Amino acid sequence: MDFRKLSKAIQPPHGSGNSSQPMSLTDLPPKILDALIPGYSVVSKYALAAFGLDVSLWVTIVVILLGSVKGGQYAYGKTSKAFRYLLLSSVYIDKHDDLFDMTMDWLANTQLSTSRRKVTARTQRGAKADKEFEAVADDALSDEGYFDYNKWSARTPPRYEPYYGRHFFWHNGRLFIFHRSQKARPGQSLSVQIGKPSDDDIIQIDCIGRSVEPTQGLLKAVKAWSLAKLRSTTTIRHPTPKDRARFGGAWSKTSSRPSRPMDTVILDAEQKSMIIEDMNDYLHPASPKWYATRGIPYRRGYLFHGPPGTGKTSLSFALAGIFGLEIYVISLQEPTLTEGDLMQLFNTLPRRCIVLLEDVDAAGLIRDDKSDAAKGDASGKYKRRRAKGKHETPKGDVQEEDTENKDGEKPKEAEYTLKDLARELKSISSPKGGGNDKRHGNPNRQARTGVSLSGLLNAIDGVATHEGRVLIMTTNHPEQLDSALVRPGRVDQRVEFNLTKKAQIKELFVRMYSGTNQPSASAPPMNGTATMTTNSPEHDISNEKMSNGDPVGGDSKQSKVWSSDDLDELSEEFAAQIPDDTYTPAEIQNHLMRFKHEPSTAVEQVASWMEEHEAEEEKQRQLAAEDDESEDE
Ligand SMILES: Nc1ncnc2c1ncn2[C@@H]1O[C@H](COP(=O)(O)OP(=O)(O)OP(=O)(O)O)[C@@H](O)[C@H]1O
Repeated sequence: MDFRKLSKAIQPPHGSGNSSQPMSLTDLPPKILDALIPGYSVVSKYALAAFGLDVSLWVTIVVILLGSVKGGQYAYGKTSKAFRYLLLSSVYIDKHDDLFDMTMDWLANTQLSTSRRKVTARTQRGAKADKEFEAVADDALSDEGYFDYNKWSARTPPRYEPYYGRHFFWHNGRLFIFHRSQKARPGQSLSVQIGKPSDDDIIQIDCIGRSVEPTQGLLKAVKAWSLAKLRSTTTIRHPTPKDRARFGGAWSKTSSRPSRPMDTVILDAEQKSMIIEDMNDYLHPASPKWYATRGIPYRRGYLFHGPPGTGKTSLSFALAGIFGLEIYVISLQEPTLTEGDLMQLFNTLPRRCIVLLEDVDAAGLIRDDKSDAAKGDASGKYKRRRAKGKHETPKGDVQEEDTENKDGEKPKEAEYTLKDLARELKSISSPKGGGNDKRHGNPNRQARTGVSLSGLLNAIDGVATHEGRVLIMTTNHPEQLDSALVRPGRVDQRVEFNLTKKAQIKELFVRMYSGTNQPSASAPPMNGTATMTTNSPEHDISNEKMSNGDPVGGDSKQSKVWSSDDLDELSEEFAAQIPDDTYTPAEIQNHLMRFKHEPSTAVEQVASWMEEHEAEEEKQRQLAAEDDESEDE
């Protein structure tokens, strides 16, 4: 609007007798502009006089343009809202739902072509990427012929996902609109938040029509596509760290790894098939009804017990692989875990899954009297393990710590506290498996846990929402567990894991070397491997490289695969040298890993390995004894 012209046009002609009237309405705009932009009238007069530039004309144009844009935006917003309301149906997927990642993955793999203008590039990591880019490993060797991880990851292309905003795609002849955004938080505008991916992301999928059926069909296809990809992997979840938990679920996916084949877990065949049958029966779709009609809570619990490194965790993962279940791992040793958290974790489990409660003995659980009474156990039938007034001896026995000694005197408080503190400090600093009883872990250890036994029992028994889960508790000290924790109903089957016997040693050997090539006649002889005592597989590999002169593991210079007869013979020879019930499968595996491609050398070196092992154990025992002595002093 040209205020100047408008003002002139409306102004009464000169001499009409109204010159003494106060300022008319048409005088207002320049006055307003003057008020808003100090000196406007001076500048506009000067611009008109000096350059012939009519400032008010430009003001008019800008105002009209702004008005049109705003009006257009408003009209677009209203129309698209009405369009969406009348013609589109929408499905929303929250970041914390599995479908979020599935949908992003599906879009990244099937819908996103390079012609898209806005995508998020992500570095691919983890087992999935490793598997996918195994093939380019040969192109990632350093000049010396070693596998160069940097080179390899540089060759791994990023994954492209839809960026925030709208993307259109077709599926089964229908047009879908994918919209990724962030949930608006109070007091924040959406534009402020859009940027890096966050826990508040949400996906909206629109399709034309007033029914969500086509989108449901789409999501079904996405799920089927994802599950087909996941079939050979096991998903592992852990409690969400507390600072992130408020944004979403109590559980976070920590990794997805290739499922462990059951035959890689060396265990008594009968025991193995017993547990597989039992779980299979429990997980059958007809089972919930069977349990319900008999009034039995639909839950199954297992206790895997035995020395560290005998396969308790391995069997749990293999079972998850067989039954296509996800694993939910809870460590009661987590110092910040409270009973409330534990309850929430159990209450948010999916209908079918494996809950792995590791090292239940290490939790230092306290059975409190109040809750015993509440649970009808007021008879004191269950022994307290770490209740006030009791402590464990260094051997792990529970002793009464009377408040009065035999003579009726109060114990010297300072003396007790210092000793107790020393013991506790030792147990905290001592790693799993350390201490006096190396085979069974340190019985003195008392983890800091915010969970009492009754809290754990409440969580395990919980409400009906987590019926259908499989609970696996693992422990190195079954004898130390409170009988309430392992009573039938909470633990339905116990599986014992033992140190290896000849048959297991042979099986471990054959499994390690089946498919391995024999060294070719030209390969240099083995040397220098016997002195290695490290536990690290990386170290093993390099040593082996030195030993056979092949920097990438030896296979390139090898020819024939070891036949099963040869391996049987070697395994027999190997097992004959190792006494029964002395080593864990993990220890045997560790020795075999030092000679990954050299079964005959593994046999040759086993005697010296046992000597080294014995010397190392002796050293540990001496250190532990010295520790005990200094502690007593
Ligand atoms: N019975 C077994 N069969 C095959 N491999 C085994 C067996 N036991 C142990 N291993 C190997 O030893 C390593 C440790 O095993 P795992 O973690 O299952 O032991 P664990 O009994 O759960 O130990 P912990 O009590 O310390 O948790 C793994 O690499 C696994 O492959």
